[in-house]
Amino acid sequence: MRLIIRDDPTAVGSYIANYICKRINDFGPTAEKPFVLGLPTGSSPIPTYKALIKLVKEGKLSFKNVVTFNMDEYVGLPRDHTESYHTFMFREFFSHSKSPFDIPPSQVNILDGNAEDLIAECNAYEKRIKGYGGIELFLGGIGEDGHIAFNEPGSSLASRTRIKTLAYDTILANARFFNNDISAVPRMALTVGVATVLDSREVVVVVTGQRKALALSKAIGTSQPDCTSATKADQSCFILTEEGVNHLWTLSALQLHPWALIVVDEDATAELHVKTVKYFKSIEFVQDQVEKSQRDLKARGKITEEQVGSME
Ligand SMILES: N[C@@H]1[C@@H](O)[C@H](O)[C@@H](COP(=O)(O)O)O[C@@H]1O
Repeated sequence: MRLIIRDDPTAVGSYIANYICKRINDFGPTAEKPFVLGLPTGSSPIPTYKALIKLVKEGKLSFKNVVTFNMDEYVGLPRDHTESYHTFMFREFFSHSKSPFDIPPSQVNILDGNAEDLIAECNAYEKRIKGYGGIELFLGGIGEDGHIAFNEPGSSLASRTRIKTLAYDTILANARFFNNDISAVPRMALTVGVATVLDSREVVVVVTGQRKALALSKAIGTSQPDCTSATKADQSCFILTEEGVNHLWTLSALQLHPWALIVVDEDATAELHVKTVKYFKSIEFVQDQVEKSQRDLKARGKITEEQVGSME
């Protein structure tokens, strides 16, 4: 798992948008082989959506051959309600990427929280994802209790798309979108499962703000004192320890994924030890050096484009 730290939510959004843009363009999607992208709602991904819209408008990115699957949707909230995730996605994203880079609505998949048979709706969603050959990149957000999509604490790490009762903390947290009227927040949602997310070839998660700091530390872990060893006596006396994978912090399941990236702002790192933050920053520093040297080698004709990819 990699952790990328940026100064603020805008810089996080810009990093993720450029990352997704590169992935889609490198993939070279066609009508026959579209890029399948998982998407979240919430306030955290809004800067990413803004940055993606900008890239589309600048002609650097097209969603013409991208198929999207959203993470979740409330149960029983009318589709055209201002706070339904359908409305959110079109308001914050899909309606902005106008023609000629428009995403055809037939390529947008969002769970129907008003379906007559909710279980059948969830099963069909999983089937549709499989029908496209799986999700290439799942962009996710998290709740303050560390839930990914609506996989509340205690969710099975083997869970798939299903109906989920919301935790009271989530209802409280989301009341801000319903004029702070707790009674107006739906009690249930349809959500992709933890295993649905883990099945994706790549997972990128956005975590911003101090209120997510504890959840981030539970998923990533912190550095711990370890002065027991004599050989370490003159060193910093700290080792990096990840907290284990734990269904009470479902984001931590990303530790099981071979290609996971969490992009956070400085505020979200508040519960991490300085050493942990420095460690992840040093990894990014080394990675930047590797990429720079690859670009130099390529510019000097020493390696080919394919070799650059294979060295990533
Ligand atoms: N089900 C959604 C999650 O998918 C989202 O990640 C979370 C975070 O919202 P925000 O980014 O507004 O904190 O909100 C809801 O709980």
